[in-house]
Amino acid sequence: MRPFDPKVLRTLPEARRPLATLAAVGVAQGVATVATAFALSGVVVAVVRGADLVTPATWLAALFLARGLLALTAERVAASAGVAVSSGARGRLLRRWLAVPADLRPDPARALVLADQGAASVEPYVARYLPALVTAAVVPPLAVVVLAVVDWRSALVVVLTLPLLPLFAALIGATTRDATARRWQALSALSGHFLDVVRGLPTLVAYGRAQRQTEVVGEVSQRHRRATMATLRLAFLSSAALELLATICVAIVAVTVGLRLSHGGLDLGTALVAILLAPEAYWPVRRVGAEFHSAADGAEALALLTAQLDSPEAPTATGAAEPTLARVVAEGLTYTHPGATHPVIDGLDLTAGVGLTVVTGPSGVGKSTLLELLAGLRAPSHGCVVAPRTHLVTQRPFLTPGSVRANLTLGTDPQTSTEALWAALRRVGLDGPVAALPSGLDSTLGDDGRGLSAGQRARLVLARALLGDATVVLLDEPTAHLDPASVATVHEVVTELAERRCVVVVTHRSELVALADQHLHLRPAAVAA
Ligand SMILES: Nc1ncnc2c1ncn2[C@@H]1O[C@H](COP(=O)(O)OP(=O)(O)OP(=O)(O)O)[C@@H](O)[C@H]1O
Repeated sequence: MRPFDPKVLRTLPEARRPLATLAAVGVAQGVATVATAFALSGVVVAVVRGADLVTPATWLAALFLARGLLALTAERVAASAGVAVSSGARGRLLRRWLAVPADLRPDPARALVLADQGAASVEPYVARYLPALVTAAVVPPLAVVVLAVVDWRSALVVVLTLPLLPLFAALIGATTRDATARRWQALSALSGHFLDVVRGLPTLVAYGRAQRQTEVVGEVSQRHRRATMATLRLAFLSSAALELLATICVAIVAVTVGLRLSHGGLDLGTALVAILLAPEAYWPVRRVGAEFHSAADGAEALALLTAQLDSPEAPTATGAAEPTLARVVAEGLTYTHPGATHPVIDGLDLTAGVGLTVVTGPSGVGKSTLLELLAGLRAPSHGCVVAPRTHLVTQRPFLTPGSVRANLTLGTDPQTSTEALWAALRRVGLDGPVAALPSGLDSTLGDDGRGLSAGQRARLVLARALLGDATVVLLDEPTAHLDPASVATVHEVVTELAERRCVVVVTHRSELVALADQHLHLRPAAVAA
């Protein structure tokens, strides 16, 4: 990541206006800083010479007040910009991932790190580092120009020594960048591992392997801690190095000015202005170095976010049909999973209209993949799919932590009437279990539908499909966890749905195959209807 990448303004449009404001405030701060040096030297000279103190003291007080107000404005603008930018980046990332096929999304662990810590760590980058960068671009040049007018010898010392600071900062920054990249890798590994362990916890406990995982999570956490501490150590050391360098540079100016003052080569007012202005040329650069370290995570995250948001759109071969058309067409559909050598689906032709189409085939043949292709979640490698907006119910249906009502209306009108919700629940035989919950429709379900059995979850998402208005409904093994009575109910619901909509169901049930208008049997690597 460069000190400032203009791509940031394209990726994070929320940053444009605050940065323009901060640039304007930065210029005003620069002018006020230079003016303060003159006012302060005026006060000192007045005191030494016993001259009128009121005018320079009034100027000094007014300038301090102005600088305080400007600093307050800068802080407020930067803080609100930080929040706006990080939440904007998070929203844009999520929208982007929802818009692209599943193949182009990062794996869940990486996505979680990026959308959570990644977007949050952009905040210090925008709120602290970028304002420091703006000040560094304005104040030092202004201070040097004024110094050149007032005392060209001091200006010469500053011009010769000032480039040392960015040079050192860049050298240290290169090392920090590598350390930060290592830290992000450690964080992604930790998140991924943690996610896998939590998902597999019931199995691990059942096999008595949970203790070993505690050790593994401990090891990965220690790796992350070491990488974080290394970055922090580097940040503290580099801040100290820059501080020392800047102090030496200011001391050089002060000593030369002092010598010339004692030899009478310089008057007191000019000497004071030179001594007061010299640090102003160095400190903004020093602050950029320090802030860069605290914002290094944000810079790294920003590079990753920009890569995600800037990646080209999928060369999708999925066309959108008229939204009310209950028909899905696949022509020459071929799909190879990323990293796989052979296509899982090869040259499939399918036309499904209003009615029931069942898809059967041995496990692992590509039935779920086919539904994901029809739903537009995956982009075909060859061939095309033309479908309107579809409603896909996967084998692991998505349930949010929230009320039964919220889960039923997910993706449809949240104002759907209570009567309609109960009717849908009754249709899938779930009205009794939901009525038995403490608050009925408003009872809260835990993460992933906790509080309901696997079969009840499957029926809940079927009720959601009934309530939805998608004309094409894709169901992946809707009866996988059900008892015979519930299977019969679900089969009735599916056939009823198929009277008005295009329903494509992956199933192993011969009863449902017997009810189908069309039957597609998939065979490994080759497809035959
Ligand atoms: N993300 C993935 N990356 C690589 N290969 C995958 C991926 N997802 C699935 N596969 C492979 O693609 C093949 C088809 O998987 P799919 O889930 O579509 O099969 P299926 O017919 O629905 O199986 P089942 O009846 O067991 O649910 C399998 O061999 C599987 O290993």
